[in-house]
Amino acid sequence: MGYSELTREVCLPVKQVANLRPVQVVAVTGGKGGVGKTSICANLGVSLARRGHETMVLDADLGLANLQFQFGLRPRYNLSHVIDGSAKLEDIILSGPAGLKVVPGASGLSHMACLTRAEQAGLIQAFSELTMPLEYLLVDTAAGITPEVVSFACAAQEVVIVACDVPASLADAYALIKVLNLEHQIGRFHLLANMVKGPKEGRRLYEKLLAVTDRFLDVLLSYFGAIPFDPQFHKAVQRQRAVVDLFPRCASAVAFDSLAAELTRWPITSGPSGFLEFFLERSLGAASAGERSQTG
Ligand SMILES: Nc1ncnc2c1ncn2[C@@H]1O[C@H](COP(=O)(O)OP(=O)(O)OP(=O)(O)O)[C@@H](O)[C@H]1O
Repeated sequence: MGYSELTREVCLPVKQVANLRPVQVVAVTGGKGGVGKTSICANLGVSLARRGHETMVLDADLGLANLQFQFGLRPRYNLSHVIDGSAKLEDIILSGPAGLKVVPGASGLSHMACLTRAEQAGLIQAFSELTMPLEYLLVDTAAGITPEVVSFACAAQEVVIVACDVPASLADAYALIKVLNLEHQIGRFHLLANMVKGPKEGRRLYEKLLAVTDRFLDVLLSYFGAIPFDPQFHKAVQRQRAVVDLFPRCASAVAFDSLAAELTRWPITSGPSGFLEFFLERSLGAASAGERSQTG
C-alpha cells in the first residue's frame, strides 16, 4: 500500500496482525538541542542489536536528519520519498552495524519539518505495514517541543528524556515533560543523564529534575541511567562510527551496554494507548491474543 492510501486510511479501523510480536517503541527526546539524542539512539540501537535483538532506529528529526551520519551511511532514499509516494518504507531501510535497521530521515527539506497532522499520522501508520521481525524501535526526535516531537513521543510506549547537567537542559526537559503530561496525558518518563562526570552526578541530575516533577506534576519519572562525558565518544562521532563498535571498552560504550541490558528488562505494554501508535496492529494483535489466552 502506498503512503497516500495510508494517509487516507488513517482514520479507518486498523486491521489486526496477530502473529507478529509487539514492538517496544522508545522515543528519545529532551527538549534542548545538542544533549546527545541522536548519538544515544545510534549507540543504544547498536548495543541492543549486538545483544541479538532485532532493532530499528528512526530518524524523526524530519527537517535536519543526521542519524545516518552516525554510521557513515549515504542513503539514496529517505522518509521524504516515502511521504511523496516515490518509495515504500521497507525500501528505504538501511543496514547498520550488527544488523541494526536504520530508517533515514530527510535533511534540508523545510517542508519535512512541518508535516500536516495527516502526513505525520500516515508516517506513523506506515510502520504497522512492516512485517519484518522486530523487537525494538528507537525514535530519535528533533530538539524542541514541536508538534512532530509531541506526535512521535505520543506514538511510542516509552519516552526517554535525555538531559545534561546545565540549567537550560534541565529547564527544557521539565518543560517537555510538562507539555507531554498536561496536554497529552503521558504519565511515564525515563531520565537519561548524558555527559556527566560519573554515576553520582547522573543520579544527582535525576534527583534535581525529580524534585520539580514531584512538586508540580503527577508523573512517574524513573532513572534510566547515565552516560559519562567521554572524549572517545566524540572521536567516534567524528569518524561516523558507533562508539560501541569503534571503542567497545571505553566508558561510554560500557554505559551503553548496561543501558541496553536495562531497556530489555522494561515490560512491553501492549494494547491501545488512546494515541495513534507505531505498530498499532501488532500491539492490538498481542492484546487480543492475551485476552484469548486468558479466556481460553
Ligand atoms: N557522552 C558524551 N561524551 C562526549 N561527547 C558527547 C556525548 N554525548 C554527546 N556528545 C557530543 O555532543 C554532540 C551533540 O550530540 P548529538 O548530535 O547526538 O545531540 P542531539 O541532541 O541529537 O542534537 P540535535 O538536537 O541537534 O539533534 C556530538 O558532537 C556528540 O559527539
